[in-house]
Amino acid sequence: MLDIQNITKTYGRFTALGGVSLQAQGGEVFGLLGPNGAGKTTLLRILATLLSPTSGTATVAGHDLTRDPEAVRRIIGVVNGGMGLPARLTGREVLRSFAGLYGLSREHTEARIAELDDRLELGRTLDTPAGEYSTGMKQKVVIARAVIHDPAVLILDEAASGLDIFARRTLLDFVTATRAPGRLTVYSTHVMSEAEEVCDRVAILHQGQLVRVGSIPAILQETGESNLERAFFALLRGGDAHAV
Ligand SMILES: Nc1ncnc2c1ncn2[C@@H]1O[C@H](COP(=O)(O)OP(=O)(O)OP(=O)(O)O)[C@@H](O)[C@H]1O
Repeated sequence: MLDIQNITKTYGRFTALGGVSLQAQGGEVFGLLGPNGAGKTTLLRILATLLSPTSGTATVAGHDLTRDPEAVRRIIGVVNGGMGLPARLTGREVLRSFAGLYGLSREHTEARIAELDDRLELGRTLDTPAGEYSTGMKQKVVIARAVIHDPAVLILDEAASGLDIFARRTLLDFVTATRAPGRLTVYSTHVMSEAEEVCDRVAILHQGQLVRVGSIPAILQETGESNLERAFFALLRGGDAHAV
């Protein structure tokens, strides 16, 4: 479903990604973990076709990122920090307009909005203008917008950031509930407990290098630690930043 081969990204003389290769399968929630500046957003922006890699290749559901970005865009949904909503549109209007861009029929659109209302508890966001939203309301509509076309690959970059415990719970439950064969969610976070709850496998990124890729139980077993945060520090202390 996702095959990343030796992706690098440099900004001038600074290397944000120093040759990252990894694979993820349909049916997985795949975590991308790392501290601030690790390169998570850079990698996800490349996967979302918003940024070109300096070198390397990647395919998403068999579509090459650089050769066929349009095909990639059709099958992905993306949530990242920089996404705004038009202040005067209600959630329902935002979702209808995105559904239109993806060519969904009116009937399909309304059914999908009802389903997402149920799953994400959109509630009054649907009929309130986005300019009046709280952070949590905004993020719910941003997530609903990203999945309105039922994408095969969902890219969530720090999607829980800034959410209160209720909205965060809704998001984590949504990620878990939408796990399905043929679907991949890439979930980036620096909050290890979130990853522990929703991710099947994780990649740990540090200073643009992959430190580890594996299932959480495998990483805990390898490091002998009781939770992912401790395992993360153990791996970094071991100077393993070039191990993968
Ligand atoms: N346009 C840019 N020009 C120069 N350097 C950049 C640019 N974008 C990102 N970087 C640098 O690349 C590195 C990786 O940034 P990135 O945003 O991918 O990290 P991150 O893992 O997502 O961190 P965070 O959790 O803080 O969002 C950082 O050191 C950042 O300063």
